[in-house]
Amino acid sequence: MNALANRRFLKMNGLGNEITVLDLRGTTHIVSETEARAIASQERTRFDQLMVLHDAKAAGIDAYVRIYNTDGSEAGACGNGTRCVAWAMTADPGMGQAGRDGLLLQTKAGLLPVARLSEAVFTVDMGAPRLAWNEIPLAEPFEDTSRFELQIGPIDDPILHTPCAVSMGNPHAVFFVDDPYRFNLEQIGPLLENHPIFPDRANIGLAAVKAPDHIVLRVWERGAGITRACGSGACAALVAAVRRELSERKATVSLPGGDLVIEWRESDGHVLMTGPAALDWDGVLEPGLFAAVA
Ligand SMILES: N[C@H](CCC[C@H](N)C(=O)O)C(=O)O
Repeated sequence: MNALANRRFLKMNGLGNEITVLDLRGTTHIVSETEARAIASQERTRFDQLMVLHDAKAAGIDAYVRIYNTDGSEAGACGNGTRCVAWAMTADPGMGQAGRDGLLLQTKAGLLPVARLSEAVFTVDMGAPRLAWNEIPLAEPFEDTSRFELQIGPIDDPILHTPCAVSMGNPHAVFFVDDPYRFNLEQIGPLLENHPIFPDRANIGLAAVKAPDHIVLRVWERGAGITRACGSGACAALVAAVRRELSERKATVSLPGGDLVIEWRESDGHVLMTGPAALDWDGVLEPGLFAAVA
């Protein structure tokens, strides 16, 4: 029997970004790409991102979290998913940290201190943005990634040739446009996600700066497609807007699913993301899910 059969899952969302949470602490099982895709394929357990909790290696860290996209690929960061994990750990008695106001989580991208502001609102310190071309990464050296050019054959809109590249532990290309909703993101998203300039692919943001403290954003996510919200994408858009001198260091980012407050803190260069998390339902993984998985 697959190690995941009959394990409990929480189906959650962060501003409509669909998140499934699995707690594998106390086990040694690592979810495979095919297992992640099998879980994504079922209506009850479907996700934009799957957040899997593992035992952390060092004391003081509450969990190490692996992050999977719908296509089974792993990601280094997931802002909305991190808030959902924090909700699960502090609100769910079975998860062991019930009632705690603060947590320290870790992903591939690094340590993520989380503060609980209320039962369902959290601030995540997403760390400092990575801005060097080889940290994002990009396939060739660009002095200033806030002003680099893309050559994209089938796309003739010049605005879509000059993104700002930022990593929050996962690669983002942010395009500043007049109206994010006038673009056919279903069509251009995959072209840009898979552009050869992004050796690890990229999350694609279309951002409009409406005021120095207000950004409207839509995201085509690497490995997941268009989502209702993208926390790391909101962080990347704020950092890109500050670098382009389009916004203040703290702004509301309005996504299709709702608003996040993002601050690129002056004192330490860390990006803070504040927003809600919600539980939709919970259940157990049907053994039949993994029948076709080795
Ligand atoms: N929805 C997530 C982003 C997941 C990023 C993932 N698509 C990737 O980097 O591959 C968020 O709230 O930050």
